[in-house]
Amino acid sequence: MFFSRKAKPLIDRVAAILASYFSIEADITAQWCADKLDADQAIGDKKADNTKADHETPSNTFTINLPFCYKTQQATIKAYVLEALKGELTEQQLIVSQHIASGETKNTAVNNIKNIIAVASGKGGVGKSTTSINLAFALMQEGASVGILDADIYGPSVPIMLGNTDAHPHSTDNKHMQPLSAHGLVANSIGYLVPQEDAAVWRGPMASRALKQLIDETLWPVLDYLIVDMPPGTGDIQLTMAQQVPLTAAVVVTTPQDLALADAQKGISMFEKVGVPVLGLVENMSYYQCRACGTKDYVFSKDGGEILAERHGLPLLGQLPLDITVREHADAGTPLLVSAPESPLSESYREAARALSMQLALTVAPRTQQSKHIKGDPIGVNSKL
Ligand SMILES: Nc1ncnc2c1ncn2[C@@H]1O[C@H](COP(=O)(O)OP(=O)(O)OP(=O)(O)O)[C@@H](O)[C@H]1O
Repeated sequence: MFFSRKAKPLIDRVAAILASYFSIEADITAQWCADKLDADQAIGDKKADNTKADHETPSNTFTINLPFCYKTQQATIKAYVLEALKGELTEQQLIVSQHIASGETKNTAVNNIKNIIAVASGKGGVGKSTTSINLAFALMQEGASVGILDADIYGPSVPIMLGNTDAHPHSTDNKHMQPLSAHGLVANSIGYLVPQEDAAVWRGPMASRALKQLIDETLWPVLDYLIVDMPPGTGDIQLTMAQQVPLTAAVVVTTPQDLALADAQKGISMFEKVGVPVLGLVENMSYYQCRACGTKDYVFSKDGGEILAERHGLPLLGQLPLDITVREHADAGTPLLVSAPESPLSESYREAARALSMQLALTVAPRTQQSKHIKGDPIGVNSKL
């Protein structure tokens, strides 16, 4: 009965310590704390999701169960809490773990996929696909199971960035596809299925139907996050896709330039219109840092993403530099975060991924509806369109 008398106050104190660490409300952080001797009090909305972790926890321990992915920071969080508790818990007694819950969706959710996140941009060429793939790997490195769906029907670039352009998904029943896997990331793309020239001439309904098939007919493993690299723009096609896919949330990528920001604003409005919460903005190509002297040049203007985010009351999830290595890794099909995980650039993506994951956990309600796999028509994207 190690904690029996102190359990409540300890939970409250750890919650307050976490609140100060993350700079957020204490009453939310209280939900993340559980004392093994009082495991049923894993308080709040995430209770059901926490149950598994609680049962696996050894006795006489105190568990912090984060509802977002923060794996690379767990040791730091643990040290921070232990230090703040001034010896009240030993290192062995404090466990920091994470369990990502399924977020609510407007449309019936897809079985196996806890959260589908659209990465969109109002304007082409701002680095949406590059950001999507790097965020996907960053989320993985933060401990999440992640897939990527290349919905950029008119310019699928996921196969290039993963270095597997000649690969094709297999099917054993001619109805469902096994997604491809590259460096642990599961992926599917129209680029694996049809020659680009074919997809490039599809009209809106064909494109959105193809996307729906890719979601419904891919045998996704259990995923915490499926990142959907959307086609650029905010036209009818994007709107239909945003409505058809059971999206949990969206992220909008922009450069700091006025022109891109005006389009990013349209992107935010589009998701608002279809009731998909926007988690925040990612500003790409924020600056160029000279390798020789370290000077930062704001090639595409400065602070644009921050101003737009403020205007919409959204967080700026990340600011990524214009850097030749980002482009080189994308072109070579050697993902940056896999090839150079320790680089400051990779850390910038992980920082954005942590912010994204945390924002989703804090702002999107946990799923209450039963998820159902909606089986579409058999595969045959080409012949049917
Ligand atoms: N931060 C960056 N630093 C350097 N190059 C970048 C960066 N982000 C993207 N790029 C490069 O810019 C080009 C466009 O990027 P990407 O294809 O990701 O943009 P997109 O918004 O998805 O484009 P599209 O509108 O065609 O879908 C690519 O050559 C990519 O390698």
